[in-house]
Amino acid sequence: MNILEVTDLTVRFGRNRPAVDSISFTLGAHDRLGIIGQSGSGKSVTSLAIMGLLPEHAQVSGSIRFDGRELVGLPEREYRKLRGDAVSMVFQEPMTALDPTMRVGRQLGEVVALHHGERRGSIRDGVLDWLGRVGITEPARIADSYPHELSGGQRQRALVAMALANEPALVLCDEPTTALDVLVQRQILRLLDVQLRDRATVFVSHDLAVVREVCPRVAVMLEGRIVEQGDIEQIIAEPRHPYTAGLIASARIDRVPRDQPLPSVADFYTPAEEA
Ligand SMILES: Nc1ncnc2c1ncn2[C@@H]1O[C@H](COP(=O)(O)OP(=O)(O)OP(=O)(O)O)[C@@H](O)[C@H]1O
Repeated sequence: MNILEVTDLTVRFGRNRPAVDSISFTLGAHDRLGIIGQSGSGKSVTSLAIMGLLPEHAQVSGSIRFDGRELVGLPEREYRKLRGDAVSMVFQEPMTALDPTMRVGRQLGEVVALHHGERRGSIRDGVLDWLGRVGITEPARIADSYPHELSGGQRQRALVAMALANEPALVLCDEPTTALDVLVQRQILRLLDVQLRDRATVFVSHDLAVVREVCPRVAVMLEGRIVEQGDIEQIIAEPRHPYTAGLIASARIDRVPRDQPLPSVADFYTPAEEA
């Protein structure tokens, strides 16, 4: 069964060309879909539309059905409940997504408290547990730190923990590794690959090689439209749209062996490598 069905979704800002132009895709409960495209192609607007986080002046038409429920036109109060519970998002820039004035543990604690209430022992235990699950090697120290005291990789791990602590059925990742250097990027990709295993995920990136590491399926966006979508290996082998062919050529992805093994979980869990 599909957990997400997006049908003819169109988003306009004023009288300009639509930022998202009649796109459709579906996602099964344990599926991952990558969305790739160049800057301005409508990837972020698509994920913000699903999250109900578009500015008020955005005009949205079409349908976004999540778990059988229509989200287009859903009142903000209902959306807020959904975001605290069933749907969450990992943003590109953890420094802006985290509150700089609040210790990491307190921010994560708010999500843990919201989801588990009083039933699950102390909130602190939940916070430390989640920090450990995302590969933070000194959970207590990190919990007591402010975001600016963490490295970029640690901040992104904390953000992943915050996105997952409510056990969402659907996670939207918008360029979750773009701001990180290459080594840390790979560690965070491994982490997401493991942590998102039992969830539905939309993974937005401008980087086809990154999407290929975590998504079996991809949709290619150009100027607000999806120009092709399907099995990522098939699209890489036989792109139908010239834009996709260009993306593949520039990523040189055709030169990477198909079954190149991903680094193991140990890669992101080794204390010496924690970023
Ligand atoms: N709040 C807004 N008001 C007006 N136009 C907007 C707004 N947000 C996005 N747009 C426009 O919508 C289009 C798609 O933007 P979007 O951010 O989805 O692109 P993107 O593919 O995610 O690009 P990037 O990779 O740079 O984030 C762009 O032309 C952008 O200028």
